[in-house]
Amino acid sequence: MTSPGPTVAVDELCMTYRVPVRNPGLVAAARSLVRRQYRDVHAVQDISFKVAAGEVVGFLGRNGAGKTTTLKILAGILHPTSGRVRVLGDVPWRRHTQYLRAIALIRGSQPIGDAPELTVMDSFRYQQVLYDVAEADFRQNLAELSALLDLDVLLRRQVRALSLGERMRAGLALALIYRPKILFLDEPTIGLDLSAAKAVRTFVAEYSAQTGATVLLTSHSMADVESLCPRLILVDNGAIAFDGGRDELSSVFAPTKLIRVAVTEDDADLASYGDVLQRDGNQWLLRVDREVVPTTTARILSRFTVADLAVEEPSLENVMDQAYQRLRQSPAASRSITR
Ligand SMILES: Nc1ncnc2c1ncn2[C@@H]1O[C@H](COP(=O)(O)OP(=O)(O)OP(=O)(O)O)[C@@H](O)[C@H]1O
Repeated sequence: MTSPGPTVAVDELCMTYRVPVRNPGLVAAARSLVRRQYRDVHAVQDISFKVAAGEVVGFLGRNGAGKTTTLKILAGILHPTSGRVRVLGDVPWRRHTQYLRAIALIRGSQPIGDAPELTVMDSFRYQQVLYDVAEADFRQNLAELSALLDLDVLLRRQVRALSLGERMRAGLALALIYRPKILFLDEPTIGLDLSAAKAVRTFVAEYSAQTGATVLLTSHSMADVESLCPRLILVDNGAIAFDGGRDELSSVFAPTKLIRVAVTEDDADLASYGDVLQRDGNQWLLRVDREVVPTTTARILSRFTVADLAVEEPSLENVMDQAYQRLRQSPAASRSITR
C-alpha cells in the first residue's frame, strides 16, 4: 500500500441517515404498517480536512455533531452518501484486508470485541490469527503492552468479568497488538476513573510517540484533548466550524483573557480596568478583551505598585463552552431535516 500525500484526506464528505418516523399511538402504528414515512438526518455535511502522518488531532463537537459517524466512515464501517476519502491511500469502505490491518477504531463505549466468554489471553490469540501477527512480534508486542497497561493480572480472566476500566485497558492492547498506523479513538476515557483515564492518555501519547502513529480522537474530556491534541477540528451540525491550534481556537471563540494581579495599595480599585471575576483583598482577577491586554497591563503597572501580575488564557473547557454557546446561537451548518 502506498501513501501519497496526507495520511487522511477527507473531501466534501456527506452522510445522510434515512430514519423511519411515526406519530405516537396505535392508529399511527397501524397506519405506518401501510405507509411508512421517513426523514433524512444529515449527520455529516460537506466535511473536508487532511491529517498528516504522526499528527494527533482532536475531533470535537457537541453531542450529535457527527464525530462518530465520521470516524466510522474512516474506519470502513460506514459507506458515506457522497464525498471522497483516502486513508493511507486507500478507500476505507472497500475494506481491503491490508487497510483494516493498518488501522484501529477503539470506542470507549464498546472497548472490547464480541466474545465476552473468552479470556483476555484467548482474545489476544484470536486477534493474532485475525490480523496475521507473527508469533515473535505477537510475544514482543504483548510484553510491551502488558507492561504499559498492567495487563498481566487480566490475561486469564474472562472478558465478561472485567470492569469498564479493565475492558478499556484490554481493548486498547487488543487493538494495538497488530501495531496499527492509525488510531481512531472514540471517547477512549468515557466512564473511567481519574487515574484510569490518565493511564489511557499517557499510553496513547507514548504509543504515538514511539510508533509515529496518526491519531484522530473524539472526546468530551478536555483533559484528554489538552494533553494529547495540538490540533483541534471542531464539527458542528455535521460541518467543520474550526480547524487549527489550541491558541487559535481561544482567539476565535474566547475573545477575552484573564489578568491576575496583586497590588500593594489597600484602597486600590481596579474595577475600571476590566470585569472583576474575583477579588480577595489586594488580589484581583480581571477579564479583559484580548486586544487591550497589553495596554491594560501597562496602565495597571504605571498606576499601582504591583506585587505580582500574570496574564492567563481561559481554560480549554471555558473556551469550548464559549464555542458551543456561539455555535448553538449560530450553527456551523443548519441541519436540514427533509420529510
Ligand atoms: N444509525 C443511525 N441512524 C440514524 N441517525 C443516526 C445514526 N447514527 C447517528 N445518527 C444521527 O446522526 C447525527 C450524528 O451522530 P453521531 O453519532 O455521529 O454524533 P456524535 O458527534 O458522535 O455525538 P456524541 O458526542 O453524542 O457521541 C445525530 O443526529 C444522530 O442522531
